[in-house]
Amino acid sequence: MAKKIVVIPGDGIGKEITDSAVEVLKKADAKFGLGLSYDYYDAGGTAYDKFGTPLPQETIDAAKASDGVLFGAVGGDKWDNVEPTLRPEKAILGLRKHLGLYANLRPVKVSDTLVEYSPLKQEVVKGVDLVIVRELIGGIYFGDRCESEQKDGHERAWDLENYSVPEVERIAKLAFETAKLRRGKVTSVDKSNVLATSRLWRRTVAEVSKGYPDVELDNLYVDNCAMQLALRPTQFDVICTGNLFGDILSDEAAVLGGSIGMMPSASIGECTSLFEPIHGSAPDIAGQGIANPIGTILSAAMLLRYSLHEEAAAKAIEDACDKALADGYRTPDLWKEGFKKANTDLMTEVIVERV
Ligand SMILES: NC(=O)c1ccc[n+]([C@@H]2O[C@H](COP(=O)([O-])OP(=O)(O)OC[C@H]3O[C@@H](n4cnc5c(N)ncnc54)[C@H](O)[C@@H]3O)[C@@H](O)[C@H]2O)c1
Ligand SMILES: CC(C)[C@H](C(=O)O)[C@@H](O)C(=O)O
Ligand SMILES: [Mg+2]
Repeated sequence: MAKKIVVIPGDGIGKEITDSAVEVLKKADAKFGLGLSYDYYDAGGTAYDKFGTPLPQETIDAAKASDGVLFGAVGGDKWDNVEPTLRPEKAILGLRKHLGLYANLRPVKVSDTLVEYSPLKQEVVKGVDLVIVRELIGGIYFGDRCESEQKDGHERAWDLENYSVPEVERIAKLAFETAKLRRGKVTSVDKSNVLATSRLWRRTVAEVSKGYPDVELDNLYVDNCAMQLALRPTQFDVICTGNLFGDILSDEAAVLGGSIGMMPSASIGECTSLFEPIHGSAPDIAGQGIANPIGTILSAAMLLRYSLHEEAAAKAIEDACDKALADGYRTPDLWKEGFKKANTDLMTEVIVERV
């Protein structure tokens, strides 16, 4: 029976990068006999323009019924003045919530080929291999908020951060399980010197850690963690943190590998999982055919590994990306003198050839 992949390109560079990843999946399918089928659905600003909503019900239903979702990116200046509940970003937030995707795994691995692209010193980034386990459907992203109210003669707005013990327990367990399969260290990141939610977070993670005596637990405040990521990133194995801190720290960590265009992610939870690069719709380069497709291609590899248990095909795709880079191909975000210039199509082609 065909394995149904729902592809949601979204906005901006979303179509360019998902087209590229599907090309690579098709090659892996031809080689490994995966039996994949692809159904395309709208979300984001594109869906808002067509249907008046960024997340049509049929997109949610199809995602739920699929074997895995490949998501591009949503958003763009065009929709900046849309009513807040209808913003394109609501599409990805809604999908995460509807699918119960409580955990977002964001691996950051700096291959030797790319060490020199980091703006940091080579000795700082060499060997970086960490994964951020970000809580994805709680915290300040999903708390009550007020866009505007009058108080004491002034306009104000507010967003409420909240976490419950079960919400922290399930993400902490996943972080410890992930660390068990890696180098056995979890760094829990919070702001417990200030925030009540962070104190509950730290207490709960410490309780969960008792079930994992072989995994080391370290706690860091988020401001220090941001600095340590730039100072000594090789100290990290698994970083476990809340929704907002995870969002910010993962864009920072992306710099270690030279470009955010390289970074994949897997969002997992109660039913179907969703796979997307960590970057956005990159309106500044959209439509030019120059986006780095590797973050999305590596997300597709994660889909094969986690949702379809096709390890050999996933590994072949990851190796093909490494090989294309080792052979000197670079999209503009990574290009410098002496390397082969590749646009999105050429990068896709050389990766497809190497699968
Ligand atoms: N999951 C998502 O759909 C998602 C994630 C992040 C941001 N967004 C949305 O995307 C829009 C743009 O946000 P932003 O500009 O802050 O962040 P962004 O990640 O889209 O872009 C930041 C910078 O990185 C570059 N970049 C990103 N992806 C790249 C790639 N694949 N190849 C080469 N360069 C790449 C961009 O050109 C830009 O200079 C906003 O509407 C934002 O809300 C969506
Ligand atoms: C688009 C936005 C809602 C999203 C987030 O903040 O989670 C993005 O920045 C990400 O990292 O996936
Ligand atoms: Mg982000």
